[in-house]
Amino acid sequence: MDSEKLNEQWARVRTQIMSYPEVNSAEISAFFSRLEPQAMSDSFLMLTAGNEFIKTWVEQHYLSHIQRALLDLHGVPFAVAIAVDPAQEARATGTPAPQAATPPAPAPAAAVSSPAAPPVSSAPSAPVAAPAAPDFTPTPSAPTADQPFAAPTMPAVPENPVAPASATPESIPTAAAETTEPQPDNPASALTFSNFVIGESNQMAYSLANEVAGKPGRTIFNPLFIYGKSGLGKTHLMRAIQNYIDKTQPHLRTVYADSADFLSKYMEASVAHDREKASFKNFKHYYEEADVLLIDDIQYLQNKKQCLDMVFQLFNSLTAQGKQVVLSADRAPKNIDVDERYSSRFSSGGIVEVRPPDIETKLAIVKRFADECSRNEGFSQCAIPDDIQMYIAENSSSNIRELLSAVSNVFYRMVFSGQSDITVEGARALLENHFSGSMARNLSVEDIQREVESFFKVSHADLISNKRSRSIAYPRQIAIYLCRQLLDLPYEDIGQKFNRDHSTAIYAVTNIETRLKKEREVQEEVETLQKIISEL
Ligand SMILES: Nc1ncnc2c1ncn2[C@@H]1O[C@H](COP(=O)(O)OP(=O)(O)OP(=O)(O)O)[C@@H](O)[C@H]1O
Repeated sequence: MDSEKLNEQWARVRTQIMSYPEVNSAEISAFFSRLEPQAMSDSFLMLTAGNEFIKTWVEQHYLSHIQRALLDLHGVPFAVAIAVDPAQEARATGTPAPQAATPPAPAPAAAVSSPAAPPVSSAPSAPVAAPAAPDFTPTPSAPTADQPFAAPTMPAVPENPVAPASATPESIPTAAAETTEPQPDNPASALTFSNFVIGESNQMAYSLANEVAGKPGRTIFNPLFIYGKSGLGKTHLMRAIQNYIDKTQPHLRTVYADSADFLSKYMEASVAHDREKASFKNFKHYYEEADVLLIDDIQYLQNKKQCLDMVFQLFNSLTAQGKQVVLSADRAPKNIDVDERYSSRFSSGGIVEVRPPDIETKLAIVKRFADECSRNEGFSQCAIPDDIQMYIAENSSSNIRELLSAVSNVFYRMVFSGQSDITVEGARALLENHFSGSMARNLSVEDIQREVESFFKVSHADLISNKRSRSIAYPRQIAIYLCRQLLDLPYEDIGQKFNRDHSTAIYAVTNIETRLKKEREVQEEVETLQKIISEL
């Protein structure tokens, strides 16, 4: 079959897959554009992917759809093979094919998936460290969010910053091609794609972040909205996007802002406005001049109407100019308590969830971090034994911060006590009060409701009733808040357990979050209940 015919056939397959209601068209656009058809016969289709990650991902998520589409179109079952061809990536990006830094291309020893037999090596489920590749010379990064008024030191922005002559879409290396070279004075520079461990739970987020970093402002993922619970790696991915762009496209100005920091700078500028008229203008100007604006933890700005209006203005103005915006939050846009106009605009590009990691991913992160500790601290003889690594992975909650600090605790105990032969029992004793996740393992909504009812002396019937008196509504909101914090449950499910819809559950959580910041009594009650529940 000649290549024109082959491409035509492949386009038909893609269109057919798009017609299936369960598929995600954004995923198909992102991943299938990185596949090339190589050969096709009456019952066989051979594809190549530019790298192992794309191959694995497609095998894992869409191989059966490709087979189904072929069957629907041709009426016979097809065998489908995907091989890795790094030259393809090089052609697409205009870079030389990777040499030393990427593993040599496995000769097309592709996993052939026939309809009768499942793929031989299809989709290893083990988490993978992100592929690494050519070295980049670190370049000075754009001003930091700590110094938003340092406008005079801004790097010059070319006339057409999004598609400069020197960095056409074709000439930009993919974000997968990267090494870690943290700058010592900037810990955020250590958060890169190459030290992000990819597993089932974050694969999609990694991939979209990667896509955006390679072609900022020039994908359908604008804005890119990354959401997920605390400590799952959202900031890591945002910083990875920024670091990657700073290194590969230094003429683009990237600005990262944590929402809390953004709010405090906004307030400072508002206060200073009376004295110095330019303060507000300078504040806005700093963000307006970004080619890539990344705002982290946007849920923090709910109920901060004026500041949120400012974000929205920036958002509109930047995206209208084809500049990239990346947002993150601990919940999906529809669950953020903001004007619907805002949440629907935030949802207008790519939305991707980072889910809690499975045990394999946790173990891979533990291993990577344990190795880093030994290497970076110069204690190469101090290796955390495998059984302790597994103990940590099994017992930590989904929050990766908890997992990393458990590794640090064990590591420094080994270093300072000279005990390089620490046992699992020793680690267990050391980490006795460390893991919050252990409390959530066997916990149910009913447990939380029961403890809240007994604490506030409210009956179960009242807790789940429509009654709105303060003595009942407040305990109900606390119970909903605790369910969200302690169990990985969607708002919808929590709402149902209280005879409420998901928006009431969101409102309850938001309200308690706001009160927790200001009211000591609420903090004490929540802390006491958390302690009671942790001892169940
Ligand atoms: N997949 C991963 N691979 C390696 N490290 C990770 C991964 N995910 C998270 N981490 C590390 O876990 C820590 C917490 O991650 P991060 O700050 O990105 O979480 P977050 O989702 O932004 O949390 P929050 O919502 O509380 O801000 C960081 O040190 C980060 O580098």
